[in-house]
Amino acid sequence: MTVALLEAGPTDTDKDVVLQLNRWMELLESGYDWDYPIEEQAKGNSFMRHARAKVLGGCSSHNSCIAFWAPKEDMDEWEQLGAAGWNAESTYPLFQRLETNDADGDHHGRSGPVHLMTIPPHDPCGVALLDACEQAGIPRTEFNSGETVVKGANFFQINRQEDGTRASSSVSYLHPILERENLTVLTDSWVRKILIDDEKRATGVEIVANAFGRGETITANREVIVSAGAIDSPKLLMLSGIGPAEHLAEHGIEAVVDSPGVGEHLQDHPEAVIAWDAKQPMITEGYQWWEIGIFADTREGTDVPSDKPGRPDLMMHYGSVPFDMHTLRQGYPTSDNTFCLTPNITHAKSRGTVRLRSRDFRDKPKVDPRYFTDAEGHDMRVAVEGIKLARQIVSQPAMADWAGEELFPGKDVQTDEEIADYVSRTHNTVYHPAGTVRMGAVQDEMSPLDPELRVKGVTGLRVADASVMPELTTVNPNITTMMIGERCADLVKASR
Ligand SMILES: Cc1cc2nc3c(=O)[nH]c(=O)nc-3n(C[C@H](O)[C@H](O)[C@H](O)COP(=O)(O)OP(=O)(O)OC[C@H]3O[C@@H](n4cnc5c(N)ncnc54)[C@H](O)[C@@H]3O)c2cc1C
Repeated sequence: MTVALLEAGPTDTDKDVVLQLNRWMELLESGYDWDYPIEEQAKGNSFMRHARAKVLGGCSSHNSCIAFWAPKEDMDEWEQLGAAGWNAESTYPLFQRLETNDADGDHHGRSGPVHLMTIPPHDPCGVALLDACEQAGIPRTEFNSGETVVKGANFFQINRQEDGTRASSSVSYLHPILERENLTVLTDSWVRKILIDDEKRATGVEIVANAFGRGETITANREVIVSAGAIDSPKLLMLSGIGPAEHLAEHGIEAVVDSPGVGEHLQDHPEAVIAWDAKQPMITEGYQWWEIGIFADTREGTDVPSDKPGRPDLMMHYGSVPFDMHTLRQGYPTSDNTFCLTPNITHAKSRGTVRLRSRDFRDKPKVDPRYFTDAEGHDMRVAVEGIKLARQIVSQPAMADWAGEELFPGKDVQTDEEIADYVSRTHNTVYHPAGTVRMGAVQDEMSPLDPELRVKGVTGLRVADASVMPELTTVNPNITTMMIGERCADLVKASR
């Protein structure tokens, strides 16, 4: 079998800013970022942008490499939602297969391509924060132990090699095999259309790989696999005639397959931010600056029912660097020596869309996450509780030597309404869009893919990336996305 891998961006092999994990924040809104604006939000922050990497390895080449196995409950839920065969029992061996992990535990992989390491407790403010979590009733806990953490905190595991190189999908899977004779990697090759013949079989793609915009055809003998991510995969399918027929018609595109679920179900982890001036100097050397996670369930002790049993509804990242990208313009004070907590909603109920702006492949699609629009108000309730819990943690004695003035939202923002107003104007995203080309039961017309990742209504075409998730994972999704890649490889091999 021969494989051609097409990537719109450049190679990562010679780029220190991409390869060195602790430089990841330099890549936001850089030339390596597709940098998608979002549509005007009724209840959220319309200034927000969705970073999406345009470089070999995709977002795994510019993310912060926080590495989580998905909770077993998430995987079992995928199967319940119609993705037969994607339960925990069948997917956990794939998580094991993909990793070489430095943590204890028989379940961990020791010889997989992706290196996972545990961040040591090197940051004194972070250590004080974990002590404060304990004082607030949130114990230090082990991540990726095989047990889902509903209430607990610690330094993260990250996918990083010992020398500081990110263990991206490119570094882990591609770099070791670039010389293989049956692999051709074509970078700077932007796919503008999937070619589908009269028998509805995907026969290849049209790419633009030059400055003068002339297209070329790459033919696929066996199949085409789309891994353009949760924003660009639905876009490419729609440009190729696979999507909601009415929407395609608006742009003069003839529907090859009327698939109403393409570009639907956009899910994300929206995150709020709360920051303090630090009383002591913060670290100047970091692994990736966002090194601690805190999980909690805001329904604990209440009668609010959970539809995600066994999983937390709130997660926070701790950042040891200034994070004022949405607060400064709103007039909040800032500081160069600061730390923050970013409560995110692990199972946000708001659902958005990805739609074409035009039939021109160069136009950025319309990304409308519809943040905080769920009818129950679940998403904002969790965000508000998150800000309150962050305050409770940082007010513990263990943080007394670190926590100075609260910079934002600040002491004047106290009631739930005031916090909600602040969150809606200043929230960001953890950059985890997913679900826009979801897999599901064969008869479910809102799931464009069957459980073998095949696009329904066409032969020879699969999708394998975060867009296929029936439901976004509780945790950061990159390792789960790699697991989807592992599974896809098995499915392709089995279909030979
Ligand atoms: C800033 C940031 C930080 C993050 N931090 C973390 C983290 O710490 N931990 C974690 O678990 N997750 C993190 N994530 C999320 C994680 O990186 C993504 O969920 C994951 O990379 C998604 O992979 P994907 O294959 O779906 O798509 P992507 O990673 O987006 O890859 C898509 C690739 O396809 C290419 N492409 C798109 N369209 C075309 C086209 N038409 N032709 C050719 N090529 C095309 C793109 O250039 C890109 O290389 C972060 C994401 C971002 C943006």
